[in-house]
Amino acid sequence: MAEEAPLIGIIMGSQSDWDTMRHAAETLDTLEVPHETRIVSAHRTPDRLYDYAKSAAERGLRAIIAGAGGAAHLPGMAAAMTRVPVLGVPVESKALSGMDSLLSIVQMPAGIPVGTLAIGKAGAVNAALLAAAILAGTDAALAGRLDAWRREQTDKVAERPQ
Ligand SMILES: Nc1c(C(=O)O)ncn1[C@@H]1O[C@H](COP(=O)(O)O)[C@@H](O)[C@H]1O
Repeated sequence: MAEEAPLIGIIMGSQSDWDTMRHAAETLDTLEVPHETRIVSAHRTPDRLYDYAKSAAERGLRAIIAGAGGAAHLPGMAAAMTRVPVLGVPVESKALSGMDSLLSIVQMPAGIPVGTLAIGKAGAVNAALLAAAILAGTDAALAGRLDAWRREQTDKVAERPQ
């Protein structure tokens, strides 16, 4: 059977970001949202980023999750080159624990938005959930899966500490 065309693109600045960004991919897997993963860097592979961002809309991507650490220019540069919504995930850096990543991503000038999530794994998971929620507005089956995911999460929370 042919693979479904990806609706969400997960991009990251380096292979070293995969430990964080795989949580976005795994969350989309669970929700059965077709997605693709790529290493794309504004700094190291600028032409690859240009091609990726410029073709995103016509390839049918509905959101891009972009994770990067340190001087994290990737989400903002991707957003500058496509109208596809970009969700930025600040990857935890060694030197500054991800504060550098967060501040590089969050403080965009008015006009080019990047939806910025939390630092690290929580941000990667939430970026996937947010992307799924955006798609769920026009996909009733996905809306059902997302509601079920939340119910399951609620059911796992014990009423009393053990
Ligand atoms: N922030 C960026 C960009 C970018 O923004 O284009 N490209 C790579 N990087 C980041 O550099 C960090 C260290 O990368 P290495 O581990 O490869 O040295 C990674 O977190 C990556 O996201």
